Amino acid sequence: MRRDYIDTGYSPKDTDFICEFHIEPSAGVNFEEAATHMAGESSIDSWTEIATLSPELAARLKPHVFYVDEDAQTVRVAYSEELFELYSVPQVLSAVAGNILSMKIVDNLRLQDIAFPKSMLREFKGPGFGLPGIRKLTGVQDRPLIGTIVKPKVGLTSEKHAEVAYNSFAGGCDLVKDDENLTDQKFNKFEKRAELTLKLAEKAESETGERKMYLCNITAPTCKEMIRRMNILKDLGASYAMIDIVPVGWTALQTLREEAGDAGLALHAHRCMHSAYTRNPRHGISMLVVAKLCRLIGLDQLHIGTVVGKMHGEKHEVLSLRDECVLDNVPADESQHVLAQDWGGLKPMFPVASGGLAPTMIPDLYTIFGRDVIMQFGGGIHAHPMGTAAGATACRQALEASLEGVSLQEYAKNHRELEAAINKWLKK
Ligand SMILES: O=C(O)[C@H](O)COP(=O)(O)O
Ligand SMILES: [Mg+2]
Repeated sequence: MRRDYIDTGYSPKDTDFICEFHIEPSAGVNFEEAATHMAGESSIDSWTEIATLSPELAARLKPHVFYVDEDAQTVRVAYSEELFELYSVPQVLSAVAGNILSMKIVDNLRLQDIAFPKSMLREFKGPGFGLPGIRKLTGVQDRPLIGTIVKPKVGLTSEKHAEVAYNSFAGGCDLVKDDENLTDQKFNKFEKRAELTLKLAEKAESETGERKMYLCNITAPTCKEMIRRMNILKDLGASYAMIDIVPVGWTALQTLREEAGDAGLALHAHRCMHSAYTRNPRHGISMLVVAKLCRLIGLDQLHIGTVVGKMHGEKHEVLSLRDECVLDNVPADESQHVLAQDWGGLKPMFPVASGGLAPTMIPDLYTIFGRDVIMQFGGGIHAHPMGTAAGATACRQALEASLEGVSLQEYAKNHRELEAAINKWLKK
């Protein structure tokens, strides 16, 4: 073996990057040997002893595997901040989640968490609006926000899309967003959809006296085009842009965050495709790392799972994500592979629960998430037996019932939209 990076006597410095990894060595490979190779490959070293790496350089920049728990298949590595370009999420990931995930020496390897040092936090602005800013923008201070995704996912014309959005707003939605695969298709062009939907959002605002937000998806083939679409939204008076964060990539997100700051737009992060590398609990990158990078870069709200809906994600995992979105100081939680993180004043993100939710799940969602959550219903609104507006109204009624601590059945006695929702989704 080359240099040994196991150093359990090392006390990490405040300036170090700390990463926790799950490691499963391949057959015949010793755990510490796998950890050493992984630590070297993610920082300064190669597969064999290299003559160009002087002892002085190695001493200055070597990684320290300071925590080893072979039974739990866990190691923690401290990396010198000198190894990183501090304002570059892509560079950091190329190191600590790069080649190492492909090495034959491990059968499985997963980056569970990264604790960022203050020097990196200082390089980033974090969310421009964040949770408090979104509350101010929407004028809703004391309850979860209710949103919808226009359905069908794709296929509606721009006119029909705007009409469905209007009915959702009129029925009680605070937010209406595009679906992740709706961008600029022939039947529903971005600019026309944005213009018509924002116009009807304004109409719904004057009719209901509530703020109504349209989250138009700017996901596009190039950063240039996404910035163009962002500027269209700004010129149309929008407050938000929505992005499919994993398909567009980290460089795009850092670029868009800079542009959104100039445009004064809040950013909604849809995490579609994250499971390609987050779902396998033994390999890849955790969703926790994805969420932390989003907060660092400065997205304002992020899909984190629902617990009770259609997407995978156990309650404890989803709540760890929620805490990482909202807390100023996240405590370490060994059982969930969460490292302590002081966010250094970066604003909290608004957590979003979306995917397979019905109005009848609102009491459970409220119990799980509390007030600081955006609850989104696609099918749960547009499949309501009395139509989209009634679906949105049923959501607001179910939320009112939850806030008042009244059962849905009791509340439904005087609220027919909720009654219809119960008949569809609770009674078989
Ligand atoms: O984008 C989303 O979050 C999903 O499309 C939600 O849609 P659903 O509520 O119909 O599952
Ligand atoms: Mg969707």
